[in-house]
Amino acid sequence: MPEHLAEKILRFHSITFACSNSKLMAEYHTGRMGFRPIARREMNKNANRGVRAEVVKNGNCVLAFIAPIAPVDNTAIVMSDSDREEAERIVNHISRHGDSVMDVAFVCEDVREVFAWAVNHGAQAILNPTRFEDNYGSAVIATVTAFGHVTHTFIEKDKYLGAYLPGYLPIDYNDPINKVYDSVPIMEIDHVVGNQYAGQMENVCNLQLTNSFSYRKAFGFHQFVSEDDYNVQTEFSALKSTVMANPNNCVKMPINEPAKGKRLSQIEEYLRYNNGPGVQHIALRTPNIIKCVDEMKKRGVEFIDVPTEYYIDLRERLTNNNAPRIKEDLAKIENLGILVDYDKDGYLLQLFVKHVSNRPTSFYEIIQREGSEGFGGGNFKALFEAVEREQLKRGNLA
Ligand SMILES: O=C(O)C(=O)Cc1ccc(O)cc1
Ligand SMILES: [Fe+2]
Repeated sequence: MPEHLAEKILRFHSITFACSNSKLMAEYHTGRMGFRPIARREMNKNANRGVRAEVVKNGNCVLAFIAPIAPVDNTAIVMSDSDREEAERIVNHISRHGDSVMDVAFVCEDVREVFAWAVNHGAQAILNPTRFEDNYGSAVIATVTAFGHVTHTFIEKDKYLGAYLPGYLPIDYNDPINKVYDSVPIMEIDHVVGNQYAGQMENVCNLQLTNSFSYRKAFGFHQFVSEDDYNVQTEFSALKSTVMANPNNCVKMPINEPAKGKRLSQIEEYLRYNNGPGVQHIALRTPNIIKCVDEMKKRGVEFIDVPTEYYIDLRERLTNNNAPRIKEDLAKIENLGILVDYDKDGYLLQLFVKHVSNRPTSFYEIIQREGSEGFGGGNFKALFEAVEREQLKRGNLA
């Protein structure tokens, strides 16, 4: 994609999960993670007979949960062909992958042009550019395939004043749980990671062949180099990763594939249980990770455990000449089990939530950036040992 067109892909808009019960998924994100319900699509007597969807928001981070309402093959249930098609797509996604990310949407300008380029360069059309309208205005929306059954939606909605998208009713209600607990500070989606089959990472990032999707060719993304030694650090992890980004670097999408290690790669485990490629993790950026993790823990979110030796190592690492001064209280960082990494530009603090769904597939990361634009390469050893302990408990570390 030429630069002038790629520049029309501006930032993350939202992430949509296909799930069997959108109400409960929204409640988990509200009650446990501190999101606020903002919009929903309900069955009504004229339209939207196939799905029900809930949308939640925290800061600028918007998540949508969409679920089939009824058995799509039951002809006694009256719905339009397009409602049935939409419901069928969700049913198929859930039956193949379980409750999981189906779409990552971007705010765009000139959706029609961006879409036309993408489908002429390896992406397949799921929804042709369409203008949708309701009482709050209109938006132009188009969807294309990316990897596995994950799609990307382009959204142009500068004229739209509703809470989410046309067809969704705003919710003027906050879950009472958010009055019991303090708010959880989240700013936006920092990055979204895709897991690929072995040998496919390069293709999904860069490939120039026709009939195949790649972020460079179809979307004009470039390789985002965060740390010189990103790849060297993956020797512990049995994974390879390349970070792709849009021209303004607001959209960052690391792409992983399994690498040969002594034992089953965590990416291989993901591919087995997700039944193919898909979104591995969603990183949520916070301005205050101590507050964010503390509040989430009070609300019952479970995070991956790091051993106490990590903090002995960390205190050692922080005495290096090139180590930045960490403004947060190290005792609090240790208490909450938060991970610290740094590079020449500054530092970052991060922590990983245990899998939310019943499969050992996707998870959330909480990240605070203080200068560093990296992804936590310095934490890989401790982190992947922790991940492997969980894999071992599941019997998936042969
Ligand atoms: O690359 C990234 O964005 C990371 O955050 C690194 C990472 C890779 C695999 C994990 O199980 C956890 C973290
Ligand atoms: Fe990450």
